[in-house]
Amino acid sequence: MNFKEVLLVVNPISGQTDKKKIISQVKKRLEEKGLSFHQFSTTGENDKEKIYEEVNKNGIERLIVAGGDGTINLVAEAVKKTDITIGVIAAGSANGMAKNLDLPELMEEQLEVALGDKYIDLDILCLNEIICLHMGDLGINAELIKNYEDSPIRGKVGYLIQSIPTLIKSEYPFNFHIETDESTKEAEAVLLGFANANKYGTGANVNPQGRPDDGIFEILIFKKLNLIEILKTLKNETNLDSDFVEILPAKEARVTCKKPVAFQVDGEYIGEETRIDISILPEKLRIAIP
Ligand SMILES: Nc1ncnc2c1ncn2[C@@H]1O[C@H](COP(=O)(O)OP(=O)(O)OP(=O)(O)O)[C@@H](O)[C@H]1O
Repeated sequence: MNFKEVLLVVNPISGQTDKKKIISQVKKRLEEKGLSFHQFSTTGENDKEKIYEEVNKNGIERLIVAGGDGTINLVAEAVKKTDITIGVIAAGSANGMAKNLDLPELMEEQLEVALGDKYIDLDILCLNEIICLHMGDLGINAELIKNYEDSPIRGKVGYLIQSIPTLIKSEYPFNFHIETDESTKEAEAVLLGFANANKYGTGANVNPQGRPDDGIFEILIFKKLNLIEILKTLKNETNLDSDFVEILPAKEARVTCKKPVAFQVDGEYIGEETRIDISILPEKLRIAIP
């Protein structure tokens, strides 16, 4: 093990897991391994700057983040210019990043991965200046996330309850103009995805060929709502019908639409947009994997 100073960043309000238990278990495990324990709880205000300060003040060499995708993105912003390895303890409501890293289910096992030697250097997508680590999109999924965020019911049930009103209210399909470093295209879609990784937080594998560390992202043009194909993504099948989804790999792109369309990044609703500029940052994020 080539590190000693470990910082645990905890989001006290994410998901429904018991954060006190996570803190005490991480502390105990670090003591057993003779590692130094530092802890920071996010407040929802200036967390990025505060995490950056903690890292520098304590000479942090490994960072464990216990929270949802929003908390992982905060940490990524704070340490993206360093080579500190980040380990993830899935403690959000959707945990899309944990799904993409194929982390084990048990917290104790996630902790061993977080303290282990295996890692990838993850690409960092930038969508209109916002960091995206696994999946952003325009269209019906972002509308669903907005409706979910506005409703009081959390977790998977909350998403399920919002799916019907979202489908009824949505004005899909949407028309997009897509320009990549390779091609230009007009597309009609229910959902236009920007994928750094394979899966949504539901586990749906919508981008089976994508790799999160290859310097390329994929634009996913979902042409229609096809239940059978959606079920295939949920079962991790890789032979998706090209009438359902068309995939454009790119290193840089710009998407425009005449009418504003709902936009989300890594599960967080951003707003309605008519233009998205997509690039890959020169920095990578070192992240522990099983
Ligand atoms: N102490 C706090 N009080 C209120 N909000 C907080 C606090 N700490 C962090 N936040 C906010 O929590 C959000 C991030 O939550 P996160 O995405 O990690 O959890 P989640 O929404 O439960 O999970 P997921 O994204 O996996 O569905 C950010 O918007 C951040 O500003």
